Amino acid sequence: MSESKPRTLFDKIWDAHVVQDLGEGWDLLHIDRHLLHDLSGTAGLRDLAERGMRVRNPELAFSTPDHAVSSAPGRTGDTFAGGARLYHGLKLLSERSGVRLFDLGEPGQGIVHVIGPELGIVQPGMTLICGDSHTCTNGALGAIAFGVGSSELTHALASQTLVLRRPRTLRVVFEGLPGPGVGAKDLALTLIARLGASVGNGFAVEYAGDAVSAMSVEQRMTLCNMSIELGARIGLVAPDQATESYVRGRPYAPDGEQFAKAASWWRTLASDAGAHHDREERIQIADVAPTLTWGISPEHAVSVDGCVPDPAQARDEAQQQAWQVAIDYMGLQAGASLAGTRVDRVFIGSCTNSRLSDLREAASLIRGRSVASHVRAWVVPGSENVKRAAQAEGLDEVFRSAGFEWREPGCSMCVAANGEQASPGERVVSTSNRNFVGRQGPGVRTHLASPASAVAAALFGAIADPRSL
Ligand SMILES: CC(C)[C@H](C(=O)O)[C@@H](O)C(=O)O
Ligand code: SF4
Repeated sequence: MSESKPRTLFDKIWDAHVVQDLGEGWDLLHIDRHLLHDLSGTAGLRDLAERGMRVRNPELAFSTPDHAVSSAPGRTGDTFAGGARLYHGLKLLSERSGVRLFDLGEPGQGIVHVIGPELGIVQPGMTLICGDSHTCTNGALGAIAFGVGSSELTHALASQTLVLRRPRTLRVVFEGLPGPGVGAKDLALTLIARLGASVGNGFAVEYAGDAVSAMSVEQRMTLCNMSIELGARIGLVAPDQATESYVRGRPYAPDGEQFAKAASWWRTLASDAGAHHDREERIQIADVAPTLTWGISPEHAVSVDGCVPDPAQARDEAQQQAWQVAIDYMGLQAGASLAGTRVDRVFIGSCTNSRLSDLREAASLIRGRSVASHVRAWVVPGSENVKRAAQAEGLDEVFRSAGFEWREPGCSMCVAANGEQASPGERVVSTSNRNFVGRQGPGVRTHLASPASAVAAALFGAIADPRSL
């Protein structure tokens, strides 16, 4: 028997899911799991029902309200009136289709990309979709997970398959280890700043290198979450011992012999030595500092001790204009140092940074200090389980006594689809992933940051180096 060609992690998972080769780079792919949320999920289920079709494999789909529900303490599905129809629609349609819904107040509810890994719904080697661009978060488990548009969503619900063009592969190797106070969010922002927000277009990104191996699975989620901000629909990390330990014992994970069987397959998934990636980028990270965005794209990121760029130093006219527009929108001065910029609000939450490890890290930096008096700071846990675990450790008390508001799980201020937004002109330091114009409300200025940098901003009342806490 001849030796088989070395394959990448991505290729191995993809090949294992091809139902039919459709030619010219197109495949019919089996989809293992489907997650549904109150915006796109409700729409997809409704679309299917209106066409008189059924969810083909309801036991492989899971739904939860996250985007359009209030995060106010004591909330119900009706607290945010604008989302009530979506909430009730998701409940009703899930029930009618036999799809398990994780309802408000129930363990399992939360931001859809937080609950997939948390419940063991996503596992290494799987394909998973959701009508949401940050589905790439789940790739941290060593899965092919990606966001789909509405017609793909309906197609997958009806057939458990999708017609897809195989993307090219990009391997990003982080070289070296990050310094103290530098986390996965800082690495993700640095990567996007160095390579640009569109370098990943058409690629599935595999993250590798010592820094990635050393990361916890939750940190890998933060990294994979930002793949779409690099332009890539898919980001993934090879499953390893840490992944196995993470998955073991979760509600939807296999157990006993089934687990052992699954894990022995997972161990074969890492890219083979000599496997070909269409592109490779090596990123030196030893000198990376805590990093925040200054502008209106995730690629507008700079280290906390850096400055707002000067458009006069842009590489070309397009960049010069883009920088000027960003500086004007953000109400900043070219060349000014980022640290010391006064902030109005702080948001710790979103599918990027709202898991237990994020909240633990944030709480550990408070050490009895208080939120600056002019700042309104929120902590929105990523899921009901995260909330309960954090409360059991007393983290909610640490936040509350420092002056943070402790809220109910959901997307909240990340996209303001539930009406939770800042006021025009306000400056927010946010642990989310998008700083687009108007993302957190009309005229609102967003600085993306790690949980540590968000705490620093809350306590100092201005952008500050979390290493000085
Ligand atoms: C609303 C949803 C479809 C959207 C997405 O696809 O990402 C949202 O989650 C976001 O982060 O902008
Ligand atoms: S937390 Fe933000 S980025 Fe994540 S799914 Fe919700 S709206 Fe999208």
